[in-house]
Amino acid sequence: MFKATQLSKKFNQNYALQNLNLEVNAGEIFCLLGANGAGKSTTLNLFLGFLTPSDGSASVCGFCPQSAPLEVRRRTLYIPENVALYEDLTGFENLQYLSALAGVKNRNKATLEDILDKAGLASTAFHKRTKEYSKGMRQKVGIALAIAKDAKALLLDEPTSGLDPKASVDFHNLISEQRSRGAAILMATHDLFRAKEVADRVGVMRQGKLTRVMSTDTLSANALEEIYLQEMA
Ligand SMILES: Nc1ncnc2c1ncn2[C@@H]1O[C@H](COP(=O)(O)OP(=O)(O)OP(=O)(O)O)[C@@H](O)[C@H]1O
Repeated sequence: MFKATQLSKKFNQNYALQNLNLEVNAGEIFCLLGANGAGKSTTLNLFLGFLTPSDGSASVCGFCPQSAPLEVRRRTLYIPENVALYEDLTGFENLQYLSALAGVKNRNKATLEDILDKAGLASTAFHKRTKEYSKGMRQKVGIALAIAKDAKALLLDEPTSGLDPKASVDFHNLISEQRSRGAAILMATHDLFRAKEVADRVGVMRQGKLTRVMSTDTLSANALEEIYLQEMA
């Protein structure tokens, strides 16, 4: 689903990302860890087509984000730290509008309400303006759009930063459900503990390089923290 081959990005002769080789498959969650400035957002932005590689290549579902942006956009959902919504529209209206833009065919009221419910939004919030929504509620509208689009590739940039622990757990449960329906998920996060809980594999980035990739099934949270700190030393 996501594939990077010798993917590199330079800004003013400095590498923000250098020779990244990575594959994230359908039904897999991969968390990118690393200090501020390590190159996590740059990686996501290259997959999203917001940036052009200096060298190497990226593909999403077999399509190049730079040469086939529409094919990539159709299959991808991006959830940043703060999900941008139309503040004067309700959560339901946002989903209706954004799913229309995404070319979703079945957009009747019952279907969209069912999707908002699956995304964990309380039914009492469906028809409230999103200017009244908390950060966690906005994330849920983002997840609802992923469900509506049946997005095969999810890119998340510190989506739980600033969420309270319960909202963070809820969010990670929703992400796990997206994995179960076959999505590939690439998530940048600073939350080592949650990354260990939710991801199938984690990768540690340092100064633009992916220095370590680990499977989480045989790793404790403490071991991950220790390895992370060693990599940062
Ligand atoms: N548009 C840009 N112009 C110049 N330098 C940039 C640009 N975007 C990112 N960089 C640099 O590239 C490097 C990687 O940045 P990036 O945002 O990918 O890091 P990050 O791991 O996502 O950090 P954070 O955890 O703070 O979000 C940093 O040194 C940053 O200053």
